[in-house]
Amino acid sequence: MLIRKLFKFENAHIVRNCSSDRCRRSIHGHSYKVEVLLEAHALDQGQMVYDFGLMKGTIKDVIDAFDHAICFWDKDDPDYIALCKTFSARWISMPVSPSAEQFARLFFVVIDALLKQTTMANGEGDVLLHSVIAHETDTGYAQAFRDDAYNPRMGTIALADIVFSEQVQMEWQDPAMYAKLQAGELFANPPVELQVRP
Ligand SMILES: Nc1nc2c(c(=O)[nH]1)N=C([C@H](O)[C@H](O)COP(=O)(O)OP(=O)(O)OP(=O)(O)O)CN2
Repeated sequence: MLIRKLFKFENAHIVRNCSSDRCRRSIHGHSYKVEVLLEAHALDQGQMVYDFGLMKGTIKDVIDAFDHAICFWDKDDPDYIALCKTFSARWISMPVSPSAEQFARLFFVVIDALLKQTTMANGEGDVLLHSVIAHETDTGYAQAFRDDAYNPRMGTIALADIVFSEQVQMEWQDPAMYAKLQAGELFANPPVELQVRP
């Protein structure tokens, strides 16, 4: 079974080398919608694949990091990168260009790591990230599956190569969240007290 949670953020970028002229050499923004799809073949004690509320912790924080932020490819012109950092408190440096395709892949890699490092507390079974859909506009989206996220032919995305500005990190529920993720620390879901025994 699949479940889906929708997130939204507003973001500015340039996508270098693409065919659309407006896109490749002018800073522009999009109202992104990101769909996170989880898959499981058993249900938790609440008879859910994974409580939607649990997705409003670290997963939401990582996606919300991109809200009101500028993203740039770390291979872009150093002058442009320096200006982004100087004039925007909220920025994210990415190891890949910020196309819809790469947003979907990048979110897959980060959310996959978050889920793997989350200690389940309500009998969740085999919850796995199925795919991530990044809608750039109302009419265009990219969907990344596991094979895409870790496909080196599409560019390697390592956690350590995604850099969030200090302001972005400060606004997280836990400002040390990304450092903990990279260090392999576990994130504990809150314990659940059963009211009804099956
Ligand atoms: N495969 C992709 N194609 C394009 C991407 C992308 O990320 N992946 N990105 C862009 C631009 O960022 C552009 O702003 C969005 O393109 P487009 O859909 O053409 O935008 P419109 O606002 O013109 O959309 P309409 O709904 O068709 O009016 C370009 N391509």
